[in-house]
Amino acid sequence: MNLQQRLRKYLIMGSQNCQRDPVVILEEAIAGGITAFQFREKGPNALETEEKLELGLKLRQLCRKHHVMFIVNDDSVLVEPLEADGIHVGQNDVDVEQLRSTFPEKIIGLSVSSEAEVRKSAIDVVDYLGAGPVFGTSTKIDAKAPVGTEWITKVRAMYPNMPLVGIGGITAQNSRSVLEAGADGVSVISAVTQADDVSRVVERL
Ligand SMILES: Cc1ncc(COP(=O)(O)OP(=O)(O)O)c(N)n1
Ligand SMILES: Cc1nc(C(=O)O)sc1CCOP(=O)(O)O
Ligand SMILES: [Mg+2]
Repeated sequence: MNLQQRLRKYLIMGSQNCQRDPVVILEEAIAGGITAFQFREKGPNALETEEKLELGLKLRQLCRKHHVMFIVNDDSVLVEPLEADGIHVGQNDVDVEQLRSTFPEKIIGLSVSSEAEVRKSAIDVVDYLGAGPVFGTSTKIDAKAPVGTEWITKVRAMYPNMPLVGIGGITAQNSRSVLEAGADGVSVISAVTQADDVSRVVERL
């Protein structure tokens, strides 16, 4: 599987997104067919330090067992202990050129929400882009205004061969429009973590 294929169904999650055991939710999502997972333990009620590492290790182990790509959000210190396949950062996180020199072999993902952000980013050192928020989201407190599927189409036109995922407010009902706009995959938090039937929602994405 190449990176485009591995990004097709990308679950992002931390314990703060779950009303049930995150390990069980990840198991169900893997059964439904996720191809990538991002450990994003962040925001109100998120675990810290040892507890964060402990949960990360459990989720990492599950991903390894099922050959699901495992990415860490923001926290470069966790990349080695969790033996992550890579790291995802945004515009206000660690600089991607610095990350590339620290992790020459890891997958690096970068968020882009506007042309200005694209212009100031070292796109050539990253492996994939996360574009959004495509739709309105209440999961990320500091999310920017929705950019619509038009932004996916624009990024695809700028970078025809760059692996690209949409993020923000994506559900089983609207995921097709994100893919049709040019994304290789969809990244989803609440539509999966809050679902009554997690594996069924993942199947439908
Ligand atoms: C796949 C993907 N795309 C975008 C983001 C958002 O990253 P960022 O802007 O750094 O915001 P936080 O997730 O750190 O709050 C992402 N995590 N994953
Ligand atoms: C983590 C994150 N990043 C975003 C961005 O636009 O960069 S939107 C977002 C939250 C996505 O959660 P949900 O699938 O529940 O809307
Ligand atoms: Mg970030």
